[in-house]
Amino acid sequence: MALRGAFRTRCGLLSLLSQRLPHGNHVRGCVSPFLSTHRRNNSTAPKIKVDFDQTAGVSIMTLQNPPVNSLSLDFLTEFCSALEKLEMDKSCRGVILTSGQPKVFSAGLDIMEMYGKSPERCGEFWRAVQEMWLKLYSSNMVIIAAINGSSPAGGCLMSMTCDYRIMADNPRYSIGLNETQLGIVAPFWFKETMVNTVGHRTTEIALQLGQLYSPTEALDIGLVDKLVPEDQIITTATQTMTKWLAVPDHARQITKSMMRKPTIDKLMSKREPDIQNFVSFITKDPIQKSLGLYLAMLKKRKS
Ligand SMILES: CCCCCCCCC/C=C/C(=O)SCCNC(=O)CCNC(=O)[C@H](O)C(C)(C)COP(=O)(O)OP(=O)(O)OC[C@H]1O[C@@H](n2cnc3c(N)ncnc32)[C@H](O)[C@@H]1OP(=O)(O)O
Repeated sequence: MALRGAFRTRCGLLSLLSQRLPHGNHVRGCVSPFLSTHRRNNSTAPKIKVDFDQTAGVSIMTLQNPPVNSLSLDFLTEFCSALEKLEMDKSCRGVILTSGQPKVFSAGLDIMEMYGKSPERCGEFWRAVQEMWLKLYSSNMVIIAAINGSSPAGGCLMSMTCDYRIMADNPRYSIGLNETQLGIVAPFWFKETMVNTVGHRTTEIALQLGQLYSPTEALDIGLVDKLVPEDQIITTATQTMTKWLAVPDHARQITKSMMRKPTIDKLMSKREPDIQNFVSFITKDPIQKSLGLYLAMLKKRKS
């Protein structure tokens, strides 16, 4: 069904998966040419910048949620809305994801969204995390991650949903699913995204240890596909995109869907239990304590 959908429309798989966004957002109309979107949320500065090159059919989405592009509920809502608009715009065939913050691609899920929050709020947050993953992982567009900084946990997940990952060759940066180091557990769809990227055994080691990899190590295990000097990351991403867009869309989209559909279907069929599981896990006292200690460690490390 998804495969036929991909033939019918560039948004085939997405529409198959699309659900209501948090706060009642729905699919909207197509974006205008030469889009430069600066969406506002709760009167704060825009968290996503979208620059659309209509000639190339490629948008650059720049994450700009200072200081570390953590994935808060507001950020996720804005991100999903921006991505959905691009998905609906037939003239946009590719997206390059990058960070506008120095040294960090994304610090992953905003820990403050999981610490000391009500079960209702935690549930709303987790639904938004699921939505981001579903939209990225099932996108019919080519998505390339230009990872210009560290990318732990949810930042790594976001990168792994992309079709190709280019990372800045800076040994101070790291990437990986480090959840166990926070005393929390990467859920099955994080795990399966990593298995689909680097294989079962590497994932088993990486997840148990909560391993963060340097760019060179990440290249070695196939967690990223290419390393380049940081100042060449966007040029390289753009050149890579040209190569990917030379393949007929329908053939590439059906192939992508074949590879990813089992994992996507699994989350789709378990969304509500997955939310309940997250809420009951994250609100437990020992887990809250672990998160509190981790937050304190982050602050102490700074001083
Ligand atoms: C069974 C299964 C059921 C389900 C079980 C549950 C599953 C949950 C899955 C969770 C997935 C995740 O993504 S959990 C998130 C994991 N993320 C991390 O571990 C990243 C932690 N952060 C870092 O390592 C670093 O900050 C890093 C990103 C490298 C940048 O280092 P820098 O030196 O540049 O910056 P710092 O000085 O450390 O950080 C700047 C400020 O940002 C804050 N900050 C940093 N990361 C933050 C974050 N993720 N959320 C909030 N705030 C963060 C710091 O505390 C500082 O706050 P101030 O001091 O106030 O300025």
